[in-house]
Amino acid sequence: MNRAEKAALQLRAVDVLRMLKETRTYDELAETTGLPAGDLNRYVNGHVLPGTDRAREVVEDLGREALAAELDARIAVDDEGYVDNSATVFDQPFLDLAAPVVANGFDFDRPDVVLTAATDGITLAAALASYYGVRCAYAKKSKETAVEEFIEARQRLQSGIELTYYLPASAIDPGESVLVVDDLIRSGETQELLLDIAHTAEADVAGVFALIAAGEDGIERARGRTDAPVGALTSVAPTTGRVTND
Ligand SMILES: O=P(O)(O)OC[C@H]1O[C@H](OP(=O)(O)OP(=O)(O)O)[C@H](O)[C@@H]1O
Ligand SMILES: Nc1ncnc2[nH]cnc12
Repeated sequence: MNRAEKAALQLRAVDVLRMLKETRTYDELAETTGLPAGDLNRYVNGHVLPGTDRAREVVEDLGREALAAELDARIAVDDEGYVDNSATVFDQPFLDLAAPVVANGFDFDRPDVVLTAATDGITLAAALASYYGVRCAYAKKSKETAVEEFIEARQRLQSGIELTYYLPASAIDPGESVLVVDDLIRSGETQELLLDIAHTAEADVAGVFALIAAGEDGIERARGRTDAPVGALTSVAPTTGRVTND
C-alpha cells in the first residue's frame, strides 16, 4: 500500500467512525468497535488518524455490520412484507456517511458513473457518486423534455404490466464503468433493466448494490447477469402480498 492509499484508508475509517458516532456516545462507540473511547474521540475529531490495521478493520468489517444494524433500525416492514425505508432514503447525510462503508465493504471497482432508477434510488446513488467523485445518473419511467436521444429498456413484469425506463443517451459513454444501485431489490426486474441500459450503452458493470434485499430472488437474478460483485447491506423476508409495480 502506498502512502496515498494508506491515507485514503485512514480517512475512510474516520468517515465510518463519524457515521457510527452519530447515534452513539463515545462509550457506546468503544463497545461497538472494541477501541478505547479516548482514541475514538481523537479520531472522530480529526486530531489523530487510526493506524492502517485499525483503519482496515473499521472500514471492512465493523463498518459494514454496524451500518446494516443502523439500516435495520430505520426500516419498517408491513404485514405483507412491504418495506418503508423513507427514514433512510430521505436522509442524505446518513447515506453520505454510509457510502464509504458500502464502497469498501463490497469490492466494487471505482466506477465512472453510478446508475439508478428514479425515484427512491436517487439519494443513495448521489451519495456513492459523491464519495467516488463521479457522475450520478438515473433512468426514469418517462422521457425528459428537450433530451433528443434516449437509451430505453423495456420489460414485461411478473404482473403483466410493461415497464420502460429511459436514460438520456449522453449519460454514459461506451467503455465507461457503471455501478448499478438501488434502495431496494425484490424481483430484480428494475436492476435488470438498468443492466440492459448499461449493456446498450456499451458500458462495463462495476457492481450491483442495494441497501435492502427483499428475499433472494433479485440478488440471484442480478448475479445471473454480471460477474461483477452483487450485494445488499441487509435483507428482509420476501413480500407475501399482492405484487404491484406502478
Ligand atoms: O426488484 P424490483 O422488484 O424491481 O423492485 C425494486 C424497485 O422497486 C422500487 O421502486 P418503484 O418501482 O416502487 O419506484 P419508486 O422508486 O419511484 O418508488 C425500488 O425503489 C426499486 O427501484
Ligand atoms: N417498498 C417495497 N417493499 C417490498 N417490495 C417492493 N417492491 C417494490 N417496492 C417495494
